[in-house]
Amino acid sequence: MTSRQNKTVIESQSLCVQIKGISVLKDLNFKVGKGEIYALLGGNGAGKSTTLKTLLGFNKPKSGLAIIDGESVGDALVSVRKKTAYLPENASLYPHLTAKENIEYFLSLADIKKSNDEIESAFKLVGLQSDSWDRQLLTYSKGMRQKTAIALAVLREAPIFLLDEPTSGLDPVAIDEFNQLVTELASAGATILMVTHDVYGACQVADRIGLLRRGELVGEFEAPDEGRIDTELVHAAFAQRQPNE
Ligand SMILES: Nc1ncnc2c1ncn2[C@@H]1O[C@H](COP(=O)(O)OP(=O)(O)OP(=O)(O)O)[C@@H](O)[C@H]1O
Repeated sequence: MTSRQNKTVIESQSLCVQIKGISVLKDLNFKVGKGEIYALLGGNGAGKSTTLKTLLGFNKPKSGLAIIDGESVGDALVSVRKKTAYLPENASLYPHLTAKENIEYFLSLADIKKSNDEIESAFKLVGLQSDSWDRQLLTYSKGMRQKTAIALAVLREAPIFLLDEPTSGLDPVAIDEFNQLVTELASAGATILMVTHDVYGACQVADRIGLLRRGELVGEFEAPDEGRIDTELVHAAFAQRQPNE
């Protein structure tokens, strides 16, 4: 299932990040290998979004390194962002444009040319029904907007996905479809880091889970070769909050 022996693509190396004088990430260390799905799990305010933003170069670490595909994010911002597809919690596409128009617009911004057939193939790959391709996104569900954003990432040939709470607000069918899609992307060699507070969802899809508490990694869990990470085990660790949390 996972490619544990594969090369490291995403690395948080002793990252310390301060925001307004407060330590939000404290010596955070984890690695994600090529083809792996890693879920960074934590409660509200644990530092999940801050971790993603730091890996994208929006936060400058006080110390430590954010490394993407062997390059320090701070030193290679343009190259890192080209390789990376970041999906915020609410996919940032234009509601008044159709799915196809959104894709064409964002590809043109990135100076990428794709044929209509290639765009339609990407829609099929992510499971977006053909009768919705020419509809404005304001008529889309969250799951459909997310599929459109993933189709864009596929067309950009971005091999690294950073996903912020990707399943929040999705119904169970859309969650299953999403899990299947990310599993297929990972099997095809994509590296996926998702942040979430959903223990069950993380256990369903992740090869490994890192448990984040107050900016520190307090545990890691790995799926067995032919199975899933034990939800109860992770839930018990997640629930061990500190008295003043
Ligand atoms: N711009 C900011 N100004 C002040 N504090 C901030 C800022 N950004 C983050 N923080 C603080 O840093 C901590 C971590 O925030 P972060 O958004 O990374 O957490 P999170 O794990 O993503 O939480 P949630 O699940 O609630 O989205 C929180 O205590 C938050 O209040």
